[in-house]
Amino acid sequence: MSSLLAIDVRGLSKRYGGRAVVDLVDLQLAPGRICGFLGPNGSGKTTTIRMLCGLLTPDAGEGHCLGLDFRRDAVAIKRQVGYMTQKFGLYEDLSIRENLDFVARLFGMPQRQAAVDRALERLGLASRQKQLAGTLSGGWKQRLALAACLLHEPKLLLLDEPTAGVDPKARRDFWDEIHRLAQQEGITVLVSTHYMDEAERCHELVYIAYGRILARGSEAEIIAASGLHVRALHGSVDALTVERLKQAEGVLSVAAFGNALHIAAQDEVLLERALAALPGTGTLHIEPATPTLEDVFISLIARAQDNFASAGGR
Ligand SMILES: Nc1ncnc2c1ncn2[C@@H]1O[C@H](COP(=O)(O)OP(=O)(O)OP(=O)(O)O)[C@@H](O)[C@H]1O
Repeated sequence: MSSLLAIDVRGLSKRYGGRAVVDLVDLQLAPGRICGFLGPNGSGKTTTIRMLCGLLTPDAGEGHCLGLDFRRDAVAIKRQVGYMTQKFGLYEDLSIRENLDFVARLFGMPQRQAAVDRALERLGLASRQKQLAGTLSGGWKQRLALAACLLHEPKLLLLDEPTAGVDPKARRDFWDEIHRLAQQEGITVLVSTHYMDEAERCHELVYIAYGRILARGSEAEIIAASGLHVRALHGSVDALTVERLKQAEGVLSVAAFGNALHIAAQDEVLLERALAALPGTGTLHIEPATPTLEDVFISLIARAQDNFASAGGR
């Protein structure tokens, strides 16, 4: 039976050289939603995305993408998916319009000119259509890459680190565009990113490490479910003390946030014990802090590393 969800897959798995790089991943995403896909380098995000859009054959898994069986109907799914990689290929010596026209030709699109016009209009590129792609800034190149992804009017966008290396203003504009596409056109978006400010702009998040999903939900849900206790420490702390704190029993992460250090732990008693053992506590100001997404993700990966090491890898 097909699903009302845009993405509804279970047990997605892929192994390379005997190593599970995507391990029994379940993903569900409703139409028109924006889901941030986060995780450390090499955690399996790209592999998952490539399996979803039919570019890579999974070893296991079943389910639906856009109501189609994601294994059996991979070709039909590809026609309705826009996939944008971090290293999008543009022809630098072709203009914006020529680049889009080239992509439209490549896909044998009917009414090519109208499709290119619409893509130019949709992403505010019409006034620059004659400009050579090679002369565009990173932000405009990325906008052009997104326009190319949208040429065939996809219902689902799979964006793999689309804003890597792009300045904050251009990233913000890009995200405004993503929200417009989701809100006004009902396009569903799965987007991988390493930026926490981008994670905060998603409707929901999935956090993956070692090929396994460790957390999912809205930002607030993930923070609440983490059960993490965080203290903000203000004052002068030397590098050796920071190192000792990191090694203290129960402490999952120690990270600088502006002028404060955030120390996170699952067990509040162990956290207090580690802080009480600090030298010169009289000169330090320590107060409870609300965990940030970054606190939660760093702590999740610390715990996953311990589990992975004790299981001897996979
Ligand atoms: N074709 C391949 N052959 C062997 N190993 C691979 C192949 N493709 C990916 N891997 C490995 O699978 C793991 C997951 O890679 P993947 O690119 O999916 O991670 P990622 O989460 O997208 O990482 P990043 O954030 O760095 O882009 C990595 O250890 C990678 O080296």
